[in-house]
Amino acid sequence: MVLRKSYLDKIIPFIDQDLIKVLVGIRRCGKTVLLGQIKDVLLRRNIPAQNIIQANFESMRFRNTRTAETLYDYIAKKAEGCTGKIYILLDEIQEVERWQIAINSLRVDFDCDIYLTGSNSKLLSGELATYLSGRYIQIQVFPFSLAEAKQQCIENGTYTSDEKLFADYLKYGGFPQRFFLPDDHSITTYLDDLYEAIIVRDIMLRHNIREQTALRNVLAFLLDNIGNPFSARNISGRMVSEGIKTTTATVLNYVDYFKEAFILLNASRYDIKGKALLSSTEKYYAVDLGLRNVIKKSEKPDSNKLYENIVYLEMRSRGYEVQVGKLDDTEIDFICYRGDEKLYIQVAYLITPADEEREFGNLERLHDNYPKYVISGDLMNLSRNGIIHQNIIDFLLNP
Ligand SMILES: Nc1ncnc2c1ncn2[C@@H]1O[C@H](COP(=O)(O)OP(=O)(O)OP(=O)(O)O)[C@@H](O)[C@H]1O
Repeated sequence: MVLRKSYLDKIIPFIDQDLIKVLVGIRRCGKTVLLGQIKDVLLRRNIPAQNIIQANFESMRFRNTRTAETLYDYIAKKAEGCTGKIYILLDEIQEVERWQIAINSLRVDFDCDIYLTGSNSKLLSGELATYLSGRYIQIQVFPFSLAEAKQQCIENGTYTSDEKLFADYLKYGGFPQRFFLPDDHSITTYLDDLYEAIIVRDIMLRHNIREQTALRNVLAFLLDNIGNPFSARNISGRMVSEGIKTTTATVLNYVDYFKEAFILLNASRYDIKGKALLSSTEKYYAVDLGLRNVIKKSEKPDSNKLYENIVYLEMRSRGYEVQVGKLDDTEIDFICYRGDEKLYIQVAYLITPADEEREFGNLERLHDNYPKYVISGDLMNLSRNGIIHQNIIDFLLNP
């Protein structure tokens, strides 16, 4: 089992602080296992096991605990007889109606520290979220990074080389469970089933969508076009010309649903000279390349885009906020922010002499002292003028 150290490092400083810890992320990315790892940290601190109260609302065991009142009563009963602080760990909290009210009451009535997981990005928005506003920290969890995938493969005895690991990760992505499946066919079936579960349970049922052709086509289109500028109008026009009924407004709604279920992640574009966000021209990336590869339709080779997507994901899992930079009529692939840190990244599959000027030249036009990287599949080091050139595998495996 991979210890999700980078996430634990973010959570541990908040243990015993009066802030609810909320882990969000796509289904099956490992939130429950991470919650178990938090529990282990608590146990190592000699917290009595009976003071740790856990529930997973996806389980039938809790089918009668799906409202604010029943949740509150369940925890209150478990807390009877505990001395000292109680630790409440609740999985898939979105399954409980008006859970925000119960959580807020528990916070007020008990000496407690609360950890929640959910696979919906709107978990903490909407009217009921005001009960908790300012009282939580949210940590987004992603499928395994390449470094975590390597750890798992070493543990499983399947690791042979970084190059093979990377090729496999480009194809099948980082959902933890897939590293335990025996062959390509089982991995593809697993990812297909996961896709169906997200489309049907997290999107169609939640948003009461009956007609799924347009929904599936919009997602496939966006995943075929990761990292390209997005236009809902173009997509709806295209669908209509293919005989699929939809409208621009519907496409925009669907994109929101994909973001809500964490299949798609977005990067806003930032005008570096004008110092303004260009929020109407976002780009989209897939949360996992394995999932993307089973959904996409196009067979076009797209290594450039896959590399861009992987670097985007890596930076997001390292906790950076990521934007796409616009510099006059050229583009800086990513501007990444984390606290006071800022860095710029250009990504390329392979840098031909013709590309070199563009990849490095764009960064050379930025006259500030923040670190600047060009990341590509090349083995030769082309670093110049303070711009660091790094091989993509080295970059991903050496955080
Ligand atoms: N850190 C890890 N090391 C090894 N395997 C893991 C790890 N995290 C998750 N897994 C594997 O992936 C599977 C899915 O993980 P988990 O149930 O934690 O995901 P989840 O995000 O809670 O899913 P859901 O949202 O569907 O409840 C687990 O059953 C386990 O097999």
